[in-house]
Amino acid sequence: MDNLKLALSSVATVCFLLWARREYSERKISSIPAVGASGIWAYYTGGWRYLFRAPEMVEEGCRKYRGRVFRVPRLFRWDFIISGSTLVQEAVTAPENVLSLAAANRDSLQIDLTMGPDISRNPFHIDAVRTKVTRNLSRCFPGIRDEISSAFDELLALDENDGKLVTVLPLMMQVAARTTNHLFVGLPICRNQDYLNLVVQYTIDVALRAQLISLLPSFLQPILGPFISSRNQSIRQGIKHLGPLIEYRIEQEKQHGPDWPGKPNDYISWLLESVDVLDEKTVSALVSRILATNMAAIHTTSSVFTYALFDLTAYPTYVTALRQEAEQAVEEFGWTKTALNKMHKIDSFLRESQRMHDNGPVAMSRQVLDPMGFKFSDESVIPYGSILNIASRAEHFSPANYDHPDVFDGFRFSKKREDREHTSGGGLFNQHMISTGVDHLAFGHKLHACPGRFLAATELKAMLAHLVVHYDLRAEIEGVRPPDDVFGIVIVPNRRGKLWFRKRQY
Ligand code: HEM
Repeated sequence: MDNLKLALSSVATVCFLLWARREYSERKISSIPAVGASGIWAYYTGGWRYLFRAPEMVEEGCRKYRGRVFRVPRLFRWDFIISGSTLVQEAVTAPENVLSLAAANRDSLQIDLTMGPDISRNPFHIDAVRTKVTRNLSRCFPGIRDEISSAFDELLALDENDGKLVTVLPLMMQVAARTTNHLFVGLPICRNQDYLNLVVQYTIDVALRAQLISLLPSFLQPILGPFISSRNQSIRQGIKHLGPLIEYRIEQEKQHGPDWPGKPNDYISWLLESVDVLDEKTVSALVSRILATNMAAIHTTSSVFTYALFDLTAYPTYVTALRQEAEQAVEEFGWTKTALNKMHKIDSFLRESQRMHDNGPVAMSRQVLDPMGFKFSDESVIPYGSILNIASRAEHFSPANYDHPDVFDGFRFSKKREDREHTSGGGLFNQHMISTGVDHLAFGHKLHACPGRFLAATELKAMLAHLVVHYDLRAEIEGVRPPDDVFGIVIVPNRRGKLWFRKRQY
């Protein structure tokens, strides 16, 4: 009987302590308004609702609390969301040791288990993208252009006159994977179907398996996580394709020094130049970085391009102007990076499509690492350890940022650039596809702005110019844009959406 009493009082004490802790943390955030939940079971009822109705709940929060912080329930915690240029600017300029992108990714993608702890501990692959990839774009452009041209040619496999109805997203995934890997690992591997399947599937494996691991209690994650993660298998497959090539490069470097004669100009070489820890100069470490960079590059680029083609076929009147612009630039400069720089309308069309279509209503997650929490200028404090998101869509559709924000205006940004050129004789540099701002967050902004955006913009512009010059496109059903696919907070272009492709007839 005494034992039973002891057990009951222990349980009661634990419950009380948990309740007190919850009350204490709830009190600290009570001044921050909550959306879609109230009462003692708020986490659970609201959390389930958020799983299925996240876009509506974020929209409701942005409507009611624009320019402020609000919170949304997840199953076991609150997440915080901000909108409005002042708070966005404060978040994107906060240092990494205060608001951390790496920690947020470690949490949401279970990076240590799914991709390996070194990816966030020593991100030299990001430096290689930021510096070497960007600097080499002009020099490597002929390869990018060839790959785009042959990828469309082979994958569409069109007769001279007949059209074909094609599912767009999987096609664009292949084109983006081939083009990006032409730069990363070169021919012939960038056309090897088994390798392409690996780099496309890697992102899906990491994201899905991270979700499964997150469902486990935290003490079980390091024990069972390695069995759920497919990391070792992916690395093994990557080594099968890239191992001999990377070994050869490392050997050449050992024998002849870092600038050995005939050294290829590709991402493998740039990674070897950027690696600063000797332990990481190994085949498996480099394969892991190549997979991680593919993960950042392929699904993003193919989604943006699929959205853009759905826009082009929904508003076909843009085709003539885009075609003329591309032909004129190519006639003058050939298929070069210089020609792409002249394609302001194509640049603007893609930027507008990015403004209106995204991968969800929030982006740019950060975890608060300052033990004191993160304090905004309006005095709201987000507690240590919590996750902060930016309501990027609210900024893209805010009348404070754009005239008629709900209207697709493909030349919105090129018109501004041209107006400026006419009036002041100088260009307007914040309206380019690669320009980021608190009003345009498709590539993030400030500290962690996407370092791959220069490559992405080069590929996307070259792909769009190539398609309008060489193909006729039309919607499957005239005037109907395939609706987006929504998975909780994540939105992707319709995976079954089809378009008609035909070789250009006149
Ligand atoms: C249209 C295609 C792309 C889009 C829309 C996109 C978008 C983004 C966004 C929104 C971020 C996060 C910014 C933040 O949280 O503050 C990001 C980060 C990143 N992106 Fe991209 N990206 C694209 C293509 C690429 C490509 C092609 C590469 C690589 C070659 C790349 C590499 C990265 C890396 C390494 C980061 C992390 C940066 C950091 O941790 O500081 N991205 N990207």
